[in-house]
Amino acid sequence: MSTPSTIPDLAALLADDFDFKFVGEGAANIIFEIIQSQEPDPLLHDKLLRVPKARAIALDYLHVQEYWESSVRPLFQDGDLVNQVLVHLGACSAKQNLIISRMQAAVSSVEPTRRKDFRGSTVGETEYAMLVDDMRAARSNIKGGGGFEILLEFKPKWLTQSPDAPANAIRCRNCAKEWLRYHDKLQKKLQKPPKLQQSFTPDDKLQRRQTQKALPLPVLCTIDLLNSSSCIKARERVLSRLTDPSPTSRSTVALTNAIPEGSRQWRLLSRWLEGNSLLKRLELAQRANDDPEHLDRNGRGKRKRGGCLTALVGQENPELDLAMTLRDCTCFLRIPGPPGPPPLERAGAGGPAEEDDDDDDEQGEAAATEQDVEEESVEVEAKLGDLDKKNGAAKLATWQALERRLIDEGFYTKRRPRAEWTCALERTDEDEDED
Ligand SMILES: O=P(O)(O)O[C@@H]1[C@@H](OP(=O)(O)O)[C@H](OP(=O)(O)O)[C@H](O)[C@H](OP(=O)(O)O)[C@H]1OP(=O)(O)O
Ligand SMILES: Nc1ncnc2c1ncn2[C@@H]1O[C@H](COP(=O)(O)OP(=O)(O)OP(=O)(O)O)[C@@H](O)[C@H]1O
Repeated sequence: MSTPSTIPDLAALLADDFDFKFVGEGAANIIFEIIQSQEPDPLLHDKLLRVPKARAIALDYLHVQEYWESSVRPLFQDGDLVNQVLVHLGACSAKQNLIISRMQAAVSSVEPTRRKDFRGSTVGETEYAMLVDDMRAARSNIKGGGGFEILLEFKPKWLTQSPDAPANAIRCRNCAKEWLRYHDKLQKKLQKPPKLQQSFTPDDKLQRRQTQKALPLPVLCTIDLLNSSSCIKARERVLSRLTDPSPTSRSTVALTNAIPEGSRQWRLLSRWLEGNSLLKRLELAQRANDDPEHLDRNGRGKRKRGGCLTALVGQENPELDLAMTLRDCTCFLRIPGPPGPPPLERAGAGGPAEEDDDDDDEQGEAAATEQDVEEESVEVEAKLGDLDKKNGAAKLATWQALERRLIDEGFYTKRRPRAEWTCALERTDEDEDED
């Protein structure tokens, strides 16, 4: 367990010519690559630096790390999680001040490209930062055959239904939330006050239709995700969603490169969806914490319905906080590239080459048959990250208000004419082909 006295000092690990490159951000944290001209200290090797944003609601990193080590890590197997260790930032020495100002400069340099609702947010005044395994796609991957990896990230949220959902729900918690988000966006675009009761019979149907078409529908049904191991149709739906590179306004699914249907990387992903046990472990952990008293260690037992709506504001709700923590994580998948030397080296270009435009790649693809994939020991590398303790005391009222809206405004239960997607719960057995 990290104690403040054993936590290394980042300033001492960095060479004098250090700098930072912005890698990504979420609502609560910013992630940087550490740039140095010389060989990094072994502690920094293949690591990214994660720092909290200035945001009152987040818990401090010492607390977050202690929780991750004591409550989250024991639920998983070795290799399941993106490893994280704390480093000391402090704010006393000139070098420590330089660290903060260079991070901030790296953020400012990408300001116009940041997600709209994240613009203006800054690095927090924090004593600690985190070193996390760098999950970005490697330029080439020797173990996987030398080709370009693809990084795919998605949030495996709510793998089982919310305990607060109505018994007649036709949507899982994830699809219900996505529909609410879609509904709110549509209302905003139409510049009308949100009135769900009227939203299916609008006065101006044409305007509504056009606006609907313009909105992206990036729905990953997480029940389908879990069913991907046993149901081909569910797997196909998930594959089509995960491999769609079309830009979305949110980061629920992100892909470094397109994955063409039937390509070797597509087949590797399909094989991972079918055979992985990571999502099952995550689902069990999410579910067990909905009602720990009534479930045994394998998640079996009588289930009492008790989600955030039965939790009391002002009281400790440790199981709910853990369940919510386990629902808001990111799954990183590193998918090995096609066999052979990286296309860049053959083309002599300076940036990642598009697989589709490369004749050699097409030949490589043709040579890599389904059987090749089966026989190779090439594996998708999958890890869960961003398992930060939720500040339940500060968030419970928001969770409850959201759950109430989902229930009261019919997002779980109301049928949608001409629905652009259907949730796994809405489909009948006849719709599906079990393996
Ligand atoms: O409320 P949700 O289900 O939309 O989840 C929030 C996430 O939205 P998402 O649906 O993943 O785009 C949201 O993600 P984004 O900001 O949308 O990237 C946060 O992760 C938020 O957690 P926190 O406020 O940082 O502790 C998440 O809030 P929690 O509900 O996990 O507290
Ligand atoms: N270990 C990693 N390797 C590669 N990229 C990463 C890593 N960790 C984070 N990122 C990138 O940075 C983004 C934001 O990171 P992270 O999920 O930790 O932020 P957050 O504020 O906790 O997010 P949220 O809004 O979901 O709470 C990720 O979506 C991902 O693109």
